[in-house]
Order: sequence, then structure tokens, then C-alpha cells
Amino acid sequence: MNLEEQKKYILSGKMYNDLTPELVKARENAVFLTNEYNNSFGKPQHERENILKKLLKSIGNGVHFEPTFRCEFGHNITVGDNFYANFDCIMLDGAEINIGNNVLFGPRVGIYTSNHAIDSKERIAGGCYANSVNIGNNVWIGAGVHINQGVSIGDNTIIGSGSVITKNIPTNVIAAGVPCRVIREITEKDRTGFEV
Ligand SMILES: CC(=O)SCCNC(=O)CCNC(=O)[C@H](O)C(C)(C)COP(=O)(O)OP(=O)(O)OC[C@H]1O[C@@H](n2cnc3c(N)ncnc32)[C@H](O)[C@@H]1OP(=O)(O)O
Repeated sequence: MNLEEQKKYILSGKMYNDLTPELVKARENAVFLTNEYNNSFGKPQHERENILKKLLKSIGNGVHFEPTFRCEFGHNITVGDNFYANFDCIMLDGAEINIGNNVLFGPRVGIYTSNHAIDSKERIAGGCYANSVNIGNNVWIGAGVHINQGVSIGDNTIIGSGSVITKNIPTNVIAAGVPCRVIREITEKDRTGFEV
């Protein structure tokens, strides 16, 4: 299979070979482009966004990653408007990563859409499978959060620092911990009077 065929196949969720020359090359390209993006820190926003447009599937207006941003391929990542990621964000996008509008990431957030095979022989042979991650609008992901494959996080939700997300998290809640669980709903009482 050529690279395009492999990309489509991986999105089917079936086991794929992680070690093909085409995927190794695609990862190398992503390192070169993320190097270019990280090194462009301080340059005008439109120049930096043009690099992201080459790297990612699509981006909205006002997308900013602090250095150092890394991704596996880039071609499966969609980011909405007004996105901010603090330092050392990592996105492994074997499958799709879809991020809504007005999303904030604390430092050291990691999203991992791929798992290696559970069976050790299959794993050594390069067996992998990937499932998408979906993050809604107005979500805040705290520092050092790990997001595993196949999960969705609902609109307006906050994920506490250090959490490991293994299952879907609903809208309008604070959730935290390892594994990440809902702590409480976000309500009118959370308004402080800060001018918006
Ligand atoms: C762009 C950027 O994001 S940069 C800034 C980066 N900053 C961060 O990453 C900080 C993220 N903030 C947090 O994790 C906060 O704890 C929040 C926002 C999730 C919750 O804050 P609060 O609503 O004030 O929660 P509060 O401190 O009252 O805690 C409620 C309960 O949740 C627990 N809890 C809070 N945060 C966490 C956490 N990260 N992991 C595990 N448990 C937690 C508390 O221990 C407490 O448990 P208890 O009721 O058994 O005592």
C-alpha cells in the first residue's frame, strides 16, 4: 500500500503495521515541520499559521502552540478557532484528533490515538491500532493530562491537572484523576462576576 492507502486503512480501526517505510518517512516529515514551527516562535502569527496549515489537516483562526509542539503525522489533526496550547504538547495522530473552538491546553498535554498490539509477538512485528479523540468547544485541559485513544470530551468541560482520560467525559463538568472521573457539574454558582 502507498501512504494514502495506509492512512485510509489506519482510519478503519484495524490492526496496521506501524513500521512501514512510508509511515516512518511521514513521521520524519512531521518532525521537520514541527521543528520549523517551533523555530518560528516570535515571528508574525500568519507566518506561523502557514506552517501549521502545511502540517495539520485544518486549523481555524488564532491557533497557537507554545514550544515545543510535536505530532506523529499531523494530517489527522483538526483544530478550531482560538486554540492555545501551553509548552510541550504532544499529539500522536494515527487516528483523527478533532479539537473544537476556544480550547485551552495546559503544559505537557498528550493525546495518543494509537495503541501497540497487546500480544508481544504482534507488537514486535509492528502491530498497532488507532481510534480517534474528540474534544468539544470551550474545553480546558489542565497540565500534564494524558488522553488515550477513542475518547470524547464534551463542551465546556474542565480536566484537572495530571489526569489520565480512558473513557468519554460529558459536557459541563469538572473531571480529574487517574483514571479521570467526573467530580462535579459546572453551574451558575461558578460565576465570579469577572467581566466577560
Ligand atoms: C493554559 C493553561 O491551562 S496553563 C494553567 C495550567 N493549570 C492547571 O493545569 C491547573 C488545573 N486545575 C485543576 O486541576 C483544579 O484542581 C481544577 C480546576 C480541576 C478544580 O478546581 P476546584 O474546582 O477549585 O476543585 P477543588 O480544589 O475544590 O477540588 C475538588 C475535589 O477534586 C479533587 N481534585 C481537584 N483537582 C484534581 C486533580 N487535578 N486530580 C485529582 N483530583 C483533583 C480535590 O482533591 C477535591 O477532592 P475532595 O473533594 O475529595 O477534597
